[in-house]
Amino acid sequence: MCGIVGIVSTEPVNQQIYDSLLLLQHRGQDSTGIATADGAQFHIHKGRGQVREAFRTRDMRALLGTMGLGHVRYATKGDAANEREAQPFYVNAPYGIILIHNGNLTNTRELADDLFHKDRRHMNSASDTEMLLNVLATELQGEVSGSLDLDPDQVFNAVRNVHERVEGSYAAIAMIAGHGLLAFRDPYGIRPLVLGRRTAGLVGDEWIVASESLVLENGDYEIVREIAPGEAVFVTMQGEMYSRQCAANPRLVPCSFEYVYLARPDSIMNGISVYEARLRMGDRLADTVARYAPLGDIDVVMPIPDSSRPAAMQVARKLGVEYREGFYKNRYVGRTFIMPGQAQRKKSVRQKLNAMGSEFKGKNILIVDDSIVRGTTSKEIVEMARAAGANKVTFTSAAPPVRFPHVYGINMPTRAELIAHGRKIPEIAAELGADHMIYQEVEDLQAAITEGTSIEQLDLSCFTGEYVTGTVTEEYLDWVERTQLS
Ligand SMILES: O=P(O)(O)OC[C@H]1O[C@H](OP(=O)(O)OP(=O)(O)O)[C@H](O)[C@@H]1O
Ligand SMILES: NC(=O)CC[C@H](N)C(=O)O
Ligand SMILES: [Mg+2]
Repeated sequence: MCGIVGIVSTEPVNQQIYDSLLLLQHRGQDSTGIATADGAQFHIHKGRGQVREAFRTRDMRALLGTMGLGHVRYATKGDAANEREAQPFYVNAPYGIILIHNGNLTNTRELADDLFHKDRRHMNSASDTEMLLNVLATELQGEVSGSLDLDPDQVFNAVRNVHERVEGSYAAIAMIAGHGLLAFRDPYGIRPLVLGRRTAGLVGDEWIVASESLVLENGDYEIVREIAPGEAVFVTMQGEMYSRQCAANPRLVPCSFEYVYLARPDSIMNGISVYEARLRMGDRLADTVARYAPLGDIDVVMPIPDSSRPAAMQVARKLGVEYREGFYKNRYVGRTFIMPGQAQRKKSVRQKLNAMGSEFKGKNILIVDDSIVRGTTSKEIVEMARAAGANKVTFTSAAPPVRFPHVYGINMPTRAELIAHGRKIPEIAAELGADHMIYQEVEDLQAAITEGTSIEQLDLSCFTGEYVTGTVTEEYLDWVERTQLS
């Protein structure tokens, strides 16, 4: 997923970008970077780890200028630990472009070939973002050759061509040196991007684009709208905003996993409150639990902090069972699912969560998590609950079984690592050591997210195996399994 933000202001933007990245930290912990534009001069600083680790005061001081962008990375392509793949990426022609990206491209084999053989461009990393930037640069070069001026229409034509060449998911923000800030979203709007404005007295408007609305709210920006699927927005350095639909057949198919786990609950995404969607997931899960005959008595409902809390609260309320917090969370350990490497994830679950004996002894516990992916968390949790003296442990998930790879910006690329792949639900329960196992139904998840909106389709590929972009074939998934991150 990754978190992205871009700002065109009338004042220095370094601190605002930094603060925005802190608010987006839950979207990526591998590395981070900020770039600013001081006139036509770019300044960049990137570093490994979280925002607080990567920027020192002197790095911040060097980030001069009134236009800028920032990124927190959760790697889906290339190497999470490789600083060369930290974003933003830079190319020096045309004009000088710096780009950040949330998403994952699915035709990188073809792109690598075309960029090398046709466009004569050199990729210096395994990052798909470097490819996206180079496709944009090539297309912009084609539009502007012969003139030094840059017209927003030329930028939009270049984005239209990017849509033709690139497949997969991308919400991207780019700065074009001396000209302005460009933001665009793939034709299905799989990954989020929201536009905001703040009126800066007599000096004009300030503009912001970010992955999540909470960043706008926090900076006192008015939410203008979501950038539409396939749309591009260009804001000049003087604060004039232009926009155009650049895709031939745009259609909103947002990623359901944002609502399940990725996004912060206080964000509103595609007009849907993430928190309320999670409450509705809890409501519907409670109905499924109530239908499950062999369950018997439940003494307490318990969340696995943090992300499952809203759903667990609703499950308890609807079932009329007491809600208790039996797991204490160490706030100094980050999100475990988005850490690179299984060994680190496993170790961190133990460091992060601890069971409080008094809440478990002799009780029948219904545990709610937002999702079960590799089973790293749930396996440890069941063990902890048993060790703390629980009688029966029922494990429930507010999302359906994750049985297929997610290829649009969440790192779950191989089928073998998914605990639900090729297993029936009782087999998963046995694998986790739980007495019972209950999952949300796919239709219920879809309804919980889209209720009250006009959204007709969601990307539910990791639950259904149906991919909205054409290039995701069996052959592609096999290739991803052989070559990607674990
Ligand atoms: O089955 P798994 O592979 O373990 O993945 C699923 C778990 O990972 C996430 O928690 P995480 O600790 O990342 O973040 P949270 O604190 O927001 O719940 C998610 O909320 C589940 O608990
Ligand atoms: N999660 C993301 O959005 C990742 C962006 C990009 N694919 C990378 O690996 O850096
Ligand atoms: Mg969790």
